[in-house]
Amino acid sequence: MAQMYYDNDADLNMLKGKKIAVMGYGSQGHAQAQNLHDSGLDVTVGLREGSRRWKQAEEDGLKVMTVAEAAKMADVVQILLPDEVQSQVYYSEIEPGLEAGNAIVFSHGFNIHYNQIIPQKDIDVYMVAPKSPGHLVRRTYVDGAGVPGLVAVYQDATGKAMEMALAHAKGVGCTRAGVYKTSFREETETDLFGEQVDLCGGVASLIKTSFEVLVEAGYQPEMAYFETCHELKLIVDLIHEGGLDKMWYSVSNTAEYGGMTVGPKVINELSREAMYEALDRIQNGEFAREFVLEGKANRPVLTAMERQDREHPLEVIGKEIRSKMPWLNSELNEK
Ligand SMILES: NC(=O)C1=CN([C@@H]2O[C@H](COP(=O)(O)OP(=O)(O)OC[C@H]3O[C@@H](n4cnc5c(N)ncnc54)[C@H](O)[C@@H]3O)[C@@H](O)[C@H]2O)C=CC1
Ligand SMILES: CC(=O)[C@](C)(O)C(=O)O
Ligand SMILES: [Mg+2]
Ligand SMILES: [Mg+2]
Repeated sequence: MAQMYYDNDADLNMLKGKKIAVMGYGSQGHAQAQNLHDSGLDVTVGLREGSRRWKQAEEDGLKVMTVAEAAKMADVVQILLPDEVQSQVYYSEIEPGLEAGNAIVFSHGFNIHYNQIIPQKDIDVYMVAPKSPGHLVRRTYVDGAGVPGLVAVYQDATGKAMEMALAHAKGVGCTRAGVYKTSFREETETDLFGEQVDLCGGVASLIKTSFEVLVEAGYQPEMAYFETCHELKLIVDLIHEGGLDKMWYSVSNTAEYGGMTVGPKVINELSREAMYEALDRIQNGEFAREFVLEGKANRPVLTAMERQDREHPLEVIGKEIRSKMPWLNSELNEK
């Protein structure tokens, strides 16, 4: 079993007395900044002048400055900006404010691993990567729990980078659930792989395709939505709690037999080949180059795909059905 670290392995005093700047107040930024603050640490949020999130961060009880001002005054600078803008903001607004002995912190290794940010040698560079969407990083912390995470050290100028990373992971709440020591390369490549072929990309395609098959076969869109999308959370919750074993145990024998025999025909050898190809593009840098260029062109393909997804019949019928379930937190949180 890999080396795991928990609350008792981390000392928050490593960060007490240090000024922490969290750049960005989006999915991860709003969660980690508030968690670090609630853990008793000195946190300032760095944003663009006029950002829609500036007022929200202040209402959440946090100090807010521009990115450049926060970088200049901070000892620890956590960069929770979109991956595709981190390099440009780092060199124009963050690096000028850094001093020897400072630390820069990431929650995904993309910009370090693919050489988009090449840090000066006299600072620490470490990672605290929650294995969870940002909004649940906050919700679980407030509930007294935590989400598991990864820690990694890329550069250890002070000799204390790992202890700082563990203290940071504790401040965010991850050591409540356990953190695993990895490398920037391993986190980057596995995280990109997981979000592309499984957690986000694979699941979204599975849901949309199965929905389309049912609707094209003449079934009502509402029926298709409930069967292929809405119920998925309940099934995944069982897997989350007790593995595939608990899910198979809880569903009917009919579902268990049908699922075990047909599943491998849907996610099949062609799917495996596609997964290997995705991993190959991640490892050889092709995906990174494509995404960096997409960001430099101001995300034209991503914008179009987001629009097409919003217009998909699954999303149209789903929005209508979910509107009748006020207990669902279906509002999009601003980024
Ligand atoms: N979303 C998630 O659940 C996870 C994200 N991560 C990593 O966390 C980092 C942040 O990602 P998210 O929180 O998803 O980003 P996000 O897109 O949700 O939030 C980005 C924040 O940066 C601000 N921002 C954008 N451009 C800016 C600029 N030029 N100057 C100043 N502020 C700017 C936005 O206003 C927003 O507050 C990324 O490295 C990502 O890979 C890691 C694990 C999970
Ligand atoms: C939530 C998470 O871990 C992801 C899918 O890797 C991400 O949002 O980048
Ligand atoms: Mg991830
Ligand atoms: Mg990711």
